[in-house]
Amino acid sequence: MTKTFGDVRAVDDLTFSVRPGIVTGFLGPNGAGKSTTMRMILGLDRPTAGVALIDGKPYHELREPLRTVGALLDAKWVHPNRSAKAHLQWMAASNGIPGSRVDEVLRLVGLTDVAGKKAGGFSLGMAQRLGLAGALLGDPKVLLFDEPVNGLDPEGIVWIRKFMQRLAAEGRTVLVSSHLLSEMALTAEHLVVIGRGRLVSDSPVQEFVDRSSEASVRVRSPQLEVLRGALAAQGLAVETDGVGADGAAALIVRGTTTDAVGQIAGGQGIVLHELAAQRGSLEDAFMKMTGDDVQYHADVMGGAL
Ligand SMILES: Nc1ncnc2c1ncn2[C@@H]1O[C@H](COP(=O)(O)OP(=O)(O)OP(=O)(O)O)[C@@H](O)[C@H]1O
Repeated sequence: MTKTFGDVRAVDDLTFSVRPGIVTGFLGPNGAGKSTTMRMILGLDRPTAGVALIDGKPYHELREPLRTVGALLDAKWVHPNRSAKAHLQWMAASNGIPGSRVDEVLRLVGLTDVAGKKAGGFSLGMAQRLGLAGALLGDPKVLLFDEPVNGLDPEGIVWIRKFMQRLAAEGRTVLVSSHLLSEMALTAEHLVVIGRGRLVSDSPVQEFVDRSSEASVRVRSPQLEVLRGALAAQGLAVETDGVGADGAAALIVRGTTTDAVGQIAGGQGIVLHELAAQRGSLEDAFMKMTGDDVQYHADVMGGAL
């Protein structure tokens, strides 16, 4: 799909598919086009070019959309004076879903005790749960969540993460967007990464990290300079790392394995005090892959302040 707003190419020739049974993370910096993509999948925005299919059909051709696809785009989308239960009853009634399902979804998301309370007074975490309940009303096979953990406390984040994984384990198709890389690494099995509306990567989480973050080895030795010379003699790139807890410096050796470093040290009779494989984080990988994205750098700065 492609979507332009005036001069802005919010989504640019983006193609990917989302499989059932796993959580697929939809990752990209702020403004990358995640929400626009999700809105197009749900028929809320019309693509400038291309099409999104759910189970082989565009959204508007689904006979009972809520029974096929559930979505949580904006948790605050409730009437503030309506109770949680009334809100869901209204949704159910307008979609031909039996009222009995309302109590079921309230129980699923743990809101039974506050079902009669006004949704306007809900905390963000409770509002998210109510949004999830709405998405689950039609017991759909496909679920879309846009930044569901934004603003939640750690407990709420863990709860949402587990909930999504459970939905996927039930065989559903779960697509969840986020700009939080660390969170996606814990939640998703597969990652679709976009930057400036374009596809950057479409692969299992681990593969994404492996491919884009360089492996290195951290090694400490009381004979650090001898070791440095032995490694350099083998053509390895060696850097000095910061001073460790015991006051000793360490070496970082790039593009090699602990086996190779151990072998070289052993061959020269060099004593080692530490030999550890290091792998870049998902954060590093993402920075690298969307490195040209100015909007992303702005986001990182914002997050750090
Ligand atoms: N209705 C609109 N009119 C004009 N520009 C828009 C509109 N909706 C989105 N955009 C622009 O399209 C780009 C993609 O926005 P989108 O909200 O899809 O990104 P996102 O990845 O979901 O980011 P965020 O996490 O910040 O919401 C942005 O440059 C945004 O300003």
